[in-house]
Amino acid sequence: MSLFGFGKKKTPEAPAAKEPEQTGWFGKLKSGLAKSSSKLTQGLGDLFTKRKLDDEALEDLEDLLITTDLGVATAAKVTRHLAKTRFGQDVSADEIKQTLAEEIIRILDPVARPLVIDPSRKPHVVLVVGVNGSGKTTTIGKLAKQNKDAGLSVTLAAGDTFRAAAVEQLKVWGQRTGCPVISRENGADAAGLAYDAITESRNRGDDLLFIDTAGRLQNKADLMAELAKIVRSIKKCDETAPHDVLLVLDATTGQNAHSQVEIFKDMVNVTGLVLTKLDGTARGGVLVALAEKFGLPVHAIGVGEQADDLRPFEAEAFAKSLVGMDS
Ligand SMILES: Nc1nc2c(ncn2[C@@H]2O[C@H](COP(=O)(O)OP(=O)(O)OP(=O)(O)O)[C@@H](O)[C@H]2O)c(=O)[nH]1
Repeated sequence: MSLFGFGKKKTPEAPAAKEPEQTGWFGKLKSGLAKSSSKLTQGLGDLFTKRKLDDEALEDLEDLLITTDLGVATAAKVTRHLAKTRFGQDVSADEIKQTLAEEIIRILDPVARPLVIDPSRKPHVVLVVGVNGSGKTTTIGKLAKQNKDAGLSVTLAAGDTFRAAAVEQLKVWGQRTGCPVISRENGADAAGLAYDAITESRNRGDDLLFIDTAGRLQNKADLMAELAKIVRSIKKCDETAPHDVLLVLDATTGQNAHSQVEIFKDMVNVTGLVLTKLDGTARGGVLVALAEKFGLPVHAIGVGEQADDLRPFEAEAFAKSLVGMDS
């Protein structure tokens, strides 16, 4: 099996008696998003069993879509489109799913952009921000593994100098992936660490450096000052860096993710998003609402804790999984 689990297709002769377990990334994505899609599928099934698309049905549909965190704008667009094309006709839940998936793909296509590492930068510096527990360290570990496996030399910097456990966790990923980890004693200056990390990484001729950060939102002013200081310090070493600033968001927080984007955008120049824990939530629709509202690139999504559970974000696969369609 390849690293990303592609290529495990079921043969045409496979017995159809039992629902075959879907394999590969699409299967994983689909089962990861099962909580989100089953909420929607069940709701659509309840609404559209032999029902004409009248005003009341459209209103019910719009309400249902809003409860799945897709966002008011998306909900309105889908219902408007259906009102224009199918008003007064019988519609099935599957037809609604199809329209919904098409609308979601239209919204997500422009933001689905993989993280591109520029090999001419030595190192390409990726600063990773987000509130505590959103999945920053795990995401760094997963991205480190994938890039290391692709042949790049990768270093990790433990910029959350306040939490010993966070540093330890990054070290575990370092051991697991064979990537050096740069860390300092508890409470050390994170900006100083970032500076040293770039210097060390550059001296080694690394391709890629990930810098983890603390995400204590309890004191926004302190966090803002710390992140600004880290960025200033990085720029002293390399004025073109950081080349990417990834904001990691925990999808289980639902609508709260909107305010996190706003807060972090005020603090640093966020260049892209990673949505984690889509496997643990019925609120996966929030990604669509975020895309519509902010238009920030979505680089990757996480549907589990293993290295392979983080993948480049693809609009079509996500949309179909979210609405519970087959590939
Ligand atoms: N189910 C699931 N769990 C995840 C995913 N991504 C991260 N986690 C888990 O979420 C928890 C928090 O992740 P961390 O990577 O420690 O988050 P962090 O933002 O670095 O948090 P701090 O270290 O507190 O700053 C860990 O138990 C991870 O294993 C995901 O995509 N799915």
